[in-house]
Amino acid sequence: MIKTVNLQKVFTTEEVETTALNGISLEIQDGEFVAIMGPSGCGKSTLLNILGLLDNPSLGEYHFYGTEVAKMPERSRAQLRKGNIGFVFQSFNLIDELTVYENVELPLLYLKVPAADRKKRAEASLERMNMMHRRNHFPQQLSGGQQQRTAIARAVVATPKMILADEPTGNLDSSNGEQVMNLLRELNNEGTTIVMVTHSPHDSGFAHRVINLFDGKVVTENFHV
Ligand SMILES: Nc1ncnc2c1ncn2[C@@H]1O[C@H](COP(=O)(O)OP(=O)(O)OP(=O)(O)O)[C@@H](O)[C@H]1O
Repeated sequence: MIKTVNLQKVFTTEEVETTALNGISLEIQDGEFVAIMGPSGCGKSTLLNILGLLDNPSLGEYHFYGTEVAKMPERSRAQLRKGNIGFVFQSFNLIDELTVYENVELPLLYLKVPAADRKKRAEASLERMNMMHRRNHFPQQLSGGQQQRTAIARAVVATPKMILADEPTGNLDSSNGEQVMNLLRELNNEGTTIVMVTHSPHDSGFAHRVINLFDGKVVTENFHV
């Protein structure tokens, strides 16, 4: 389970101070599929970055599977991210210089998984995302849908507890978008917790719960039954 208490995030630049998160308290249970929605600038990506241990809050608590991480230094957060969290982004964020296979293998290299095991797991993940036939291609040689399927293969290769997705269908046509959403649903059915930022009411329909943000605050939470 992850839990935040009164999370705040203030960005300070030379001219302005922006309160991106203004007291967010929420709990996400293991195995939940949660969508985060709200207008542009309301703090969705900022919240996802903090939940994903990519950034620290300015104030408040964040309990990540029993560990208080709000003030944890980057080095320790990176350690905790590895193997626990998989990321899927709107712009795919694959490494252009690496092949499809190498992109997917990367999290296992960071985890120091032995070579034979790496190969087995990376291939299984690619197989599952129907990307084995493109394993030696580079990201720029792939369609958007194929890039996102590769990114999902990379996100799940280390069997993380949680997948964080920031507008995962934002750059895809509707048929590729549907495929990505079905893959996320399938992973969730197998027990992976999913937290997804989206503008799409269609995509949020895949979630069990929708958290609506406005001006850095939770305004409503709707449960789908
Ligand atoms: N690194 C930063 N430095 C300064 N201000 C920032 C930074 N990151 C975000 N902000 C500000 O914090 C607020 C929330 O931004 P955030 O990206 O979380 O919104 P969002 O809801 O994800 O928006 P969108 O739907 O447009 O992606 C915005 O006003 C933004 O300008």
